Amino acid sequence: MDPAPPHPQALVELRDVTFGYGERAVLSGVSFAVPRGRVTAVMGASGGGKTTVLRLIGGQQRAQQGAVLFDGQDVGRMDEPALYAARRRMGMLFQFGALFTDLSVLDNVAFPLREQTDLSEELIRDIVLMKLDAVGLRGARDLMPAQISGGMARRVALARAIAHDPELVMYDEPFAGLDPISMNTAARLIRQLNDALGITSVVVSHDVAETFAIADQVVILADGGVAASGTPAELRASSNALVRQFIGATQDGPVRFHYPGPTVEEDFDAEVAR
Ligand SMILES: Nc1ncnc2c1ncn2[C@@H]1O[C@H](COP(=O)(O)OP(=O)(O)OP(=O)(O)O)[C@@H](O)[C@H]1O
Repeated sequence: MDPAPPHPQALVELRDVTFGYGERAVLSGVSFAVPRGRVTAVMGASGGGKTTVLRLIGGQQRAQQGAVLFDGQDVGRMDEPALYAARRRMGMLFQFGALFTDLSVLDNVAFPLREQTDLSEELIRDIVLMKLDAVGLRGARDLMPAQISGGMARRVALARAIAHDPELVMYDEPFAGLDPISMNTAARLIRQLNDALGITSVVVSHDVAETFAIADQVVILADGGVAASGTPAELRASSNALVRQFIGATQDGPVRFHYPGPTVEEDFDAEVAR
């Protein structure tokens, strides 16, 4: 049987994806589509496989079963040149996207362009200033990372992630460690850049308020699968216990708090028996 054609509006599609690190199963039969031009949030309990989803999309890991389609092509089956070509169409902003401390703001954003393109210095400078303008930091171009705040550093990292005009930008915990005002700025910026630049965004986050405020759709991962998905409004109205637990951020509910391992009894009996 021929595989089903790619979802027409999806830039990324996970189809029945199963993945584990060695013995540790992380994702099992995960399917969802990331529509073009939209902000999709991937949420769920810690250790639920959110970052792993980003790695599968970026081809840093390959699905053991199922397919991860990027613009209709299975990332897991790409050879190296195809994978590099696909990655050039993606921007990634990983947790605390570190800046090079010995390079100015301008040189940080210019770095991937100097590494990956043959563009003239003049053109690179114009592109960098445009990207810095988009994140409100054109005036900070000559500052060093030590001279800017954490929130500004995150925006510089964002400018760097969009320097090469990616079609897809993936954010891993973009709000982690930010104060509420910077968090709000970062969230609005993700939305604005998505809409102004016509990109597609995937945001992995724990932060329900900020993420629900900017996402078009939210996918909640739990127990290796998609526990729920929908618009923020649909999820807020959901009577599903897991969704309610997640939105209310209560510890009691279907999502387990403990990283899987031996039971308390097993561990402590073992201690006593020694
Ligand atoms: N390189 C690796 N080798 C082995 N196990 C890993 C590796 N990376 C992640 N894991 C395990 O896979 C599971 C999923 O990890 P992942 O980072 O995708 O979760 P997450 O949902 O992003 O978690 P968090 O919200 O805490 O960042 C975790 O149990 C983690 O310990």
